[in-house]
Amino acid sequence: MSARKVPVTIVTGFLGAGKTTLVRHAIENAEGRRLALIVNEFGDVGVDGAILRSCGVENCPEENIVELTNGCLCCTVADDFVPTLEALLSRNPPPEHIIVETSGLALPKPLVKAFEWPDIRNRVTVDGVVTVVDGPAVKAGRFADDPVKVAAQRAADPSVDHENPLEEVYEDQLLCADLVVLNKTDLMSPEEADQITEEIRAGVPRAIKIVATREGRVPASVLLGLSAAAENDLAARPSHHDNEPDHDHDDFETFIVEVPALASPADLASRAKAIANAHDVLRIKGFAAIDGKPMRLLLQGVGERVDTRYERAWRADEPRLGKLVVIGQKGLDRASITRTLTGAA
Ligand SMILES: Nc1nc2c(ncn2[C@@H]2O[C@H](COP(=O)(O)OP(=O)(O)OP(=O)(O)O)[C@@H](O)[C@H]2O)c(=O)[nH]1
Repeated sequence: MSARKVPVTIVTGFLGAGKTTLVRHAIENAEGRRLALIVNEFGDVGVDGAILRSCGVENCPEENIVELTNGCLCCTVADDFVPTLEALLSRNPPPEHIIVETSGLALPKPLVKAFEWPDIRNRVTVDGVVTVVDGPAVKAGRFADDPVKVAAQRAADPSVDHENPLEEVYEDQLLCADLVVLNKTDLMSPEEADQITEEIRAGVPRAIKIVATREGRVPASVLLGLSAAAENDLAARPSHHDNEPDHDHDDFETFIVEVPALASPADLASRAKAIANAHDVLRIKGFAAIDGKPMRLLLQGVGERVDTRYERAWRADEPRLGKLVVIGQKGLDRASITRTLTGAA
């Protein structure tokens, strides 16, 4: 008789929607489940891994948290994801539940498809795809075309391709979901949250659960145990890329800026805000050193919203050099962004 399959929850959602915040809440409130995490993000700065490891929860020890930084999971399934999953399953004792946090640009469907692979399909099942939605970003129209701009572009050049890459990623993530978490309700009115909920419901062609919350506060009993077996249900999860054998992320780019010690957290935050105002940057995050401070500063920027907080002391063997990941649509002025962040003339 085959052993019970280990359930895997895939947490997806656009850049900065609150995936890591939700996963952290889940491991801190896992009600005794032995968990493992696979965390995928851009660049080897390791922000998400650091936030999750610092939970120090007994049921999710550091060795059960694996970071994959070598590209988007949906493109590196065979090379990185499946071997990592197999390694976690061979732990003694094996995890009771695995959570996979994708990068913000990942398309969930190719990842769910990986669970059809013969090597793993008898041992794991996709318990559910959880899509975290950045409510204020939806409210601000970040994923929708600006009709005036599109009309102007069409008038100037009728052959222009109007596919909106942000909208495509956002929709693909919603169309694959078993549970949608409408996050950041503190930055929306209840009426706005209701309206976005209705829009999401209208855009997804099957019944899914939608919960509105802040800081990813979804009870483990809701998040884990959806029993969706999503890998058997791929046809019900349409994608913009269904007719393409391969997809790429050519519409986006990401790079890392090394930042020398700065004068104050406010100095760094104002540089990051200046970049958000002047460039089409979707996400900036990473660590920085502040003159005379023994602690490492964490910077989180989502659009124009920038937060900083001290995270932990620099280790003795660590160079006190800041590293920030910058992500945006293709065409970023890297030189100008780097100058603003580093303070170089
Ligand atoms: N105001 C507010 N901020 C939030 C909420 N949830 C998360 N954040 C903040 O939003 C920022 C991004 O949160 P993350 O959890 O790192 O988002 P993510 O989806 O994991 O980001 P990526 O992995 O880079 O795509 C952080 O500064 C969080 O503290 C919320 O409900 N309200």
